[in-house]
Amino acid sequence: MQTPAASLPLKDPTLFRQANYIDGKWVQADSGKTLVVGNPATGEPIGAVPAMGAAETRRAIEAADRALPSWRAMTAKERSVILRRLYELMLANTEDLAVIMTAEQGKPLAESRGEIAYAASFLEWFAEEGKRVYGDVIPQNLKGRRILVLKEPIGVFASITPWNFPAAMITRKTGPGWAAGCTGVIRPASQTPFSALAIAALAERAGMPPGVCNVITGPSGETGTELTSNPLVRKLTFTGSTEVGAKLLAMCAPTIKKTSMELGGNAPFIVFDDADLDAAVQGAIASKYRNTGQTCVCANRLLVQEGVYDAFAAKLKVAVEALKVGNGMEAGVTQGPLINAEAVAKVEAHIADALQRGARVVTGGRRHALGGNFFEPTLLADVPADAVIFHEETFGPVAPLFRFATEAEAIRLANATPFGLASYFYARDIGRIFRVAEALEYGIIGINEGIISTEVAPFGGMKASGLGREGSKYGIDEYLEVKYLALGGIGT
Ligand SMILES: NC(=O)C1=CN([C@@H]2O[C@H](COP(=O)(O)OP(=O)(O)OC[C@H]3O[C@@H](n4cnc5c(N)ncnc54)[C@H](OP(=O)(O)O)[C@@H]3O)[C@@H](O)[C@H]2O)C=CC1
Ligand SMILES: O=C(O)CCCC(=O)O
Repeated sequence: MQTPAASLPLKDPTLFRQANYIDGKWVQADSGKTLVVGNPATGEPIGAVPAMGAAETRRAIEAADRALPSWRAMTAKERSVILRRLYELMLANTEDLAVIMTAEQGKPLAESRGEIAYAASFLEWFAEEGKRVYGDVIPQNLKGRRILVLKEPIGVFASITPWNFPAAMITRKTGPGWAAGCTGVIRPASQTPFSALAIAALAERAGMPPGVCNVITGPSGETGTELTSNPLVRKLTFTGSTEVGAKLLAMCAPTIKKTSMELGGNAPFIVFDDADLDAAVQGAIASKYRNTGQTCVCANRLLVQEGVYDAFAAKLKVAVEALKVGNGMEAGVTQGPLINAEAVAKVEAHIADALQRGARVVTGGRRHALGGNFFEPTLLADVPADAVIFHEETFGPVAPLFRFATEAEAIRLANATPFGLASYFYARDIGRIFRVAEALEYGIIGINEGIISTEVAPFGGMKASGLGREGSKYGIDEYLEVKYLALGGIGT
């Protein structure tokens, strides 16, 4: 396929790569086969990427393994300089990276720009954290002995990421990995490979040595099997569905890889009687409709106390109706398309099920007049707790309201799910804030806050939402091994 970069308004068309990056070289699949990538807003193809198989994946892993000794031998400060350069290059190229992201993912340009800044922030953060990988000296347990603890890079990591955050999920994994002294193979989602390839092009410019950053694309079966079974890979880091995460965990078991799993959620968003309702509406819009509802931390169930239920529903209706649906490239659009037809069908099925069980549509509820993958921002009221939408992540622009009477009931409903990623509640009573925060079985709790994502705080879930934490001072531990030295013969 011809490079259609001319159809994307890029200042630097060389950021749009229809090739993979292995061992410092831009390459095609051995078979010459490619995967076409479409624009979810228009259905038009925007380009094609190599359909790599097991052999090329193995080559990428071996390149990472060869690059490992010299990368890990660099000082943290030397690695930090390169990460910092990549951070600056991402910011300097924000506009082009945002256009590429909106073309392949569909989110509004303003959100894409925000994601590029968010993605770059992980490189900046871990460029610094890499310098603070401290060891320990433990008081001796025997005379004449000393006990030291070293932290060392785990080795080659493999990263498998989803389509909903095509840049930030890459850097949230590679930032700490590279900073810790690891080298890696990045395998982005098939729907959104171009953002990852653009980051690789910038990593090359930033002076990343060959083999430290490798990006491969291709069918998940072949690439995934090699990444999870190759013994040279010591760490798998994944973001995506719980179903695939569980599969990958099992596939990593025979070679005992360390894993980080950032999986599905089913976030409750609780509004108590004492909440600031305007703030709660603002938070609900930010949390629920970010990326057209396609994030694992999006509010999935809005639990509203009976005293404020009608007032909250009325205010939220006004805010939902102010959202503007359209092609993310157009100014003023706040809601892009869903990623594909299956996503639209899932949203429709969740709404139909809720209505059939007695819920009512407050606003929206149908495919958008624009057609394709566009859906109306939707608000449902009086949804019963036996509805499918209560139990499954919708991953779409539907806010279902559930009514509750007491704090205990809210906590029980909120925790009645196998998932435990993000949760939110709005309240002002300080005693309630502590009681509820302590009772919620979630890795992330937004209290009077609808947006919780930041590079400085630990992101991750409990229960079926995954293993490990990303970002923050904790994120780098996922790429480190702890080594204990028992040093005898000291004398005293
Ligand atoms: N926690 C989160 O952030 C996310 C949660 N989800 C949830 O999952 C649902 C489905 O979304 P979907 O994109 O299909 O998520 P998946 O979990 O299927 O995909 C995530 C990543 O895993 C890859 N993958 C899929 N199957 C395998 C496999 N067998 N071996 C190796 N890699 C694999 C995908 O590749 P490929 O692109 O080639 O399929 C993609 O790169 C959503 O509706 C949502 O509920 C989805 C995305 C993110
Ligand atoms: O939805 C996801 O895949 C997680 C990323 C969301 C975020 O970092 O806010």
